[in-house]
This record gives sequence, structure tokens and C-alpha cells, in this order.
Amino acid sequence: MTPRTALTIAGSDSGGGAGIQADLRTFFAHGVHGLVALTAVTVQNSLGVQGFTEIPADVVTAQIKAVASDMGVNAAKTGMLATAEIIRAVAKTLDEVEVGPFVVDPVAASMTGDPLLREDALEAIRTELFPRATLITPNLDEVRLLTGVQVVDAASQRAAAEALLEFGSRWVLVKGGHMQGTAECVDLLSDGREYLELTGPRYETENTHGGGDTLASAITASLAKGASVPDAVAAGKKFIERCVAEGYPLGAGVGPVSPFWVLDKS
Ligand SMILES: Nc1ncnc2c1ncn2[C@@H]1O[C@H](COP(=O)(O)OP(=O)(O)O)[C@@H](O)[C@H]1O
Ligand SMILES: Cc1ncc(COP(=O)(O)OP(=O)(O)O)c(N)n1
Repeated sequence: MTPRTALTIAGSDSGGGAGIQADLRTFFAHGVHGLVALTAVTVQNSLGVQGFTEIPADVVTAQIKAVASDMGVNAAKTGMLATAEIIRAVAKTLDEVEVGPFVVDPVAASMTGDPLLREDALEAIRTELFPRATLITPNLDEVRLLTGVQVVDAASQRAAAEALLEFGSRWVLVKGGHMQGTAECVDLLSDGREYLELTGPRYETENTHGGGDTLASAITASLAKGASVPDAVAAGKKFIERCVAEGYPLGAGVGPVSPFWVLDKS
């Protein structure tokens, strides 16, 4: 049987733990066929990002159109988009092709603090992509850059969700992985009417590289299979918890989260 398809519009991580590599292995783990529009090639390892080169915007557009016109896209997500020019090209293309539910992970920097976005690009994400998004999935650093809200507790997490929804996405997931001093990891999902707290254990681990990408692609895979946003996010949260719990050391720095536990079922 032909599986459902999900498109990732994102950069390559030479270390294999984040970016399109994380997305494709997550799609695979969900039984979804992964499609790719590559936006940038990064040079990175467990210690950080040494540099990146972006793909020309017209080539990003051409990749999206090629797969959408021939294979069909059941859901799509963005990760590293690198430049304002690429973001504008993606936004324009999404008005011309059908990609189903659209998840925007507003990746601004790596967890080591290295920038993955040129300076003028954050505003383009806010104005060009958020209004087209079914769901946006910022972490707390991205929330601060996008809204100025410093999330330190449940009240400020809710205020951040309200501020982010003003940019026009249908849903927002404010991820709480970087909240300080909490025994649990609480992600807040909202469409402005419902406020759903997704609570899970906080694992003691250094190996969280690719966690945000893996969560967003797990959600995208479930959306591609027809789940509602709350169901897709709840399933994604369960999936990422297990991936964080089973993250492994690789290299001298931060190791990747792991979806390999899925193979235990086979
Ligand atoms: N130490 C941890 N233990 C369990 N879950 C975690 C841990 N760190 C992050 N998560 C979860 O992983 C997902 C990614 O979260 P977060 O770290 O906030 O975003 P990002 O990876 O984009 O920086 C969220 O669902 C978050 O709750
Ligand atoms: C190519 C590429 N895309 C995204 C990232 C971000 O990954 P990471 O630093 O691990 O942050 P989260 O995925 O956990 O949000 C990257 N480093 N490279």
C-alpha cells in the first residue's frame, strides 16, 4: 500500500541528528514517506555549527513544486530556512501548491547558540509563514526572539502563546524543554480558545540534539495520517519523550535524541 507523504523544507545536518536527517528518520518511524526540499547545507557536529551555505531560493521552490505536483503532499513542515529570500519563496510557493496541514518550527539557532538564520529572516518567518501555518512550534529562546516574552512559569507560557497567536497561525505549541528548575517538561498547546498542557517527565540527559525537529516531524507525520492537531501533538509528545530518554552520546559534545526504539517493535 502506498504510504502517506510528508514534506520537510529544511537544512541538512552533517552530524545526522537534526535537520532533514532527523525529519526523515522520524517520518520513517511513523510509516510515512518523507519528501525533501533542502534549504541549506550545514557543516556541523556534536560541538556546534561551523558554517552553512544556503540553496538558491528558486531551487527550493522547484523542489517543493516537483514533489507536490507529482507525488502529492499530505502534510508539510519547515525547519532551518536560512534566509528571508528562501522564506518568501516558500510562502509564495505554498499559495500555488497543496501541501495539507503546515507546521512551522521557527528554527533560529542551534542548541549550541550558533545562528541558523540570517539576521533579517526572523521577521519574514513572522509575517510570511506564521499566517499560513496550521501550527507553530517555538522553543523558549525562539519565543523570546519572536515576542520578547521571557517564559519562566505557566502564566508567562500562556502569555507567550497568546502573543504568538497574534501572528496568525491556527495553533501554537510553546515547548517547555528549556524551562529552568522544573521536574517536568510542560508544552502548552493553544488555538486561543483551548489551552492544553502536555506534561511529561524531564529526563536527565545531555543528548537532546534534534529534539525540536523530531517533535515537529512526528506531529507532521501524524497530521499526514489524518490526526487532529491536539491528537497529533499528544502523540508527538509521547514520541519525543521516548526519543529523549533513549538519546545517545556521539562525539565529544551533545548527542542526538533517538527514534531507534521504534525498531524494537519489529
Ligand atoms: N530533558 C528532557 N526530558 C524530556 N523531554 C524533554 C527534555 N528536553 C526537551 N524535552 C521535550 O522535547 C521537546 C523539544 O523541546 P525543547 O527542548 O523545548 O525544544 P527545542 O529542541 O526546539 O529546543 C518538547 O516536547 C520538550 O518537552
Ligand atoms: C540543519 C539543522 N536544522 C536544525 C537544527 C536545530 O537542531 P538543534 O540545535 O538540536 O535544536 P533542536 O532540534 O533541538 O531544536 C540544526 N542544528 N541543524
